[in-house]
Amino acid sequence: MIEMRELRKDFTVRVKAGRLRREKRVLAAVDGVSLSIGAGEMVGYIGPNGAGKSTTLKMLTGVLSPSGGEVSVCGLRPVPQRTRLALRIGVVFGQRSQLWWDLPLGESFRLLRYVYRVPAAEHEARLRRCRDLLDLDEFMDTPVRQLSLGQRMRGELTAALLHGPEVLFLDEPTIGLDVVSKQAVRSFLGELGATGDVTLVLTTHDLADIERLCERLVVIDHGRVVHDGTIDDLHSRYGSRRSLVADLDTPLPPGFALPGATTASIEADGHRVTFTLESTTAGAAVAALVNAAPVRDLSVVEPEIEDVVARLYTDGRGVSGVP
Ligand SMILES: Nc1ncnc2c1ncn2[C@@H]1O[C@H](COP(=O)(O)OP(=O)(O)OP(=O)(O)O)[C@@H](O)[C@H]1O
Repeated sequence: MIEMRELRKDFTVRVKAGRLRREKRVLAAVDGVSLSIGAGEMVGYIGPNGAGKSTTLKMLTGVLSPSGGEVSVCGLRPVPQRTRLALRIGVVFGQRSQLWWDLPLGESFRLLRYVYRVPAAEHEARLRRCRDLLDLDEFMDTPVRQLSLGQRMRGELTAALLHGPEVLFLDEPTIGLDVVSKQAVRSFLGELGATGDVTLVLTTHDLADIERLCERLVVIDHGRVVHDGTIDDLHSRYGSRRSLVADLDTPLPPGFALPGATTASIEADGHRVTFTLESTTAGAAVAALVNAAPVRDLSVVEPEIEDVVARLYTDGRGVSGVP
């Protein structure tokens, strides 16, 4: 569905070179990205600020011409075949709107039906589904400029889907939204993805979006892919460990060691101890601890994707084994 081979985008930028002088320099915003995304996949495309995510999305949607390499979406070349591509993809860029600012939301949807020449029955069925799933009914008559960010984003998602695209590109779909709107957008996208009818590619800084929605995670940094795999792959590649947190009636004796685990922290005057499970299972660690100490409460904590990704951003450049 989406193919990128050694895709590049260079920008010529002017940088300061001395007090008054500025010189031109070439910045590789996307520096040889090769990816293949199949129909129905849900892919999270993440990376630190300036990594090249939006630039990639702009090349995939025909907004920017690549400086090198190859790209195809739905079998089309995005820039030369942009008009044909527009009928097959949907795009939601968090910062930009495809709605008519002065028109009521419902009017924008009606206009889009004519722009994309969607048969009335298809339009009506898709709109009905979006209205129900995204709770649009109460603001269909509100001018777009008066919508809150969360309401507008739900409108943007609907607008991107009314022509029945095969691929949906989302750039920061939950940025700035409150918790309730975030949940609404995520569960809507989750349902959409579960149908398998739409391929989803989304960039986000909110890793909960990724955990909730994406089976596949592509991480880029400095324009290059540094990880491509599942979230589980990411944890195992970076040695993420589960933790065992124990609340104790009395502190552990000095020098206490739990086989296969290390002691990560001791708090509350020794009444709370956190172990990192290195080479043991949670079951074995719990059994050993309950045998050895007066345990009041226990919990096993899964590794946080935030921690792994932060490590990847700060020191993981190019070490993931991605060829
Ligand atoms: N039109 C442009 N002219 C010059 N440089 C640009 C242009 N667009 C992007 N860049 C640079 O290319 C690099 C990648 O930018 P891009 O917007 O793709 O990053 P991003 O991963 O989307 O970042 P963010 O998470 O901050 O949105 C950055 O260094 C940016 O400054």
